[in-house]
Amino acid sequence: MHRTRSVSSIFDLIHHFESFKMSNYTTADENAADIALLKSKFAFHQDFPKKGIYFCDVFPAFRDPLTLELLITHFVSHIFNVTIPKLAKGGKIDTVVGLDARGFLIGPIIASRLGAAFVPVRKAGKLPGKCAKASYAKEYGEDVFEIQSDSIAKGANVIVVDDLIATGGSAKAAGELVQQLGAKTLEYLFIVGGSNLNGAAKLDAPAYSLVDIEL
Ligand SMILES: O=P(O)(O)OC[C@H]1O[C@H](OP(=O)(O)OP(=O)(O)O)[C@H](O)[C@@H]1O
Ligand SMILES: Nc1ncnc2[nH]cnc12
Repeated sequence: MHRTRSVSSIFDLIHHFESFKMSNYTTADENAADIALLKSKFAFHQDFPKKGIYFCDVFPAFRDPLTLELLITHFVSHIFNVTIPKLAKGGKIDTVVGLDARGFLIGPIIASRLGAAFVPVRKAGKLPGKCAKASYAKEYGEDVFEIQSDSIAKGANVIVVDDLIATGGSAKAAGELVQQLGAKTLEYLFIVGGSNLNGAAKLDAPAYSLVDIEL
């Protein structure tokens, strides 16, 4: 009984997501309203984690399941309507790379809806096995990222996702790791883009953010 119901709901879901390929999810007005709602859910903290940083906390948006669904739906709609049509006919996204740690909140959900793999980029020392490494500077510190060397096939089409781009140092390092593995980053996607910090200029592919905020 349960099995029948869950299979039919999976088919319904697939049908629902297939429809993204045919039409945009929202009109411009609906889109603006969704983005305003999303923005209203973020919390802002001056001087966290260091003096001079205006910290945008996206976690409150995850407390409301409808806001989370809206956020994921907008990403998936953008990917089906803008990212995938730029590929050669029949092209697809093979892998969604998410950045430690807040990129892990959205990466696996987006990957699941695209039928793609999810691969984490983690801070150094967290991943077992052979890893590629890249050091980087971000808005409030320096760090080293790693990716498992066998996690992405050469030539794979990749998108990189994270909660936020500020200076772009973290996303750039993730792109370097994708390159080291011989794969191609098609696009970088963020919930929040720091509109005053010009992080996207550092990247080797276009950046898309749902909400632009001065940080
Ligand atoms: O554009 P940048 O200046 O590089 O900054 C952006 C990065 O900073 C934050 O991560 P953080 O390293 O604080 O890790 P966390 O997700 O574990 O909190 C954020 O989640 C991005 O990954
Ligand atoms: N201002 C900021 N708010 C939240 N996360 C960040 N990561 C880097 N800069 C940030």
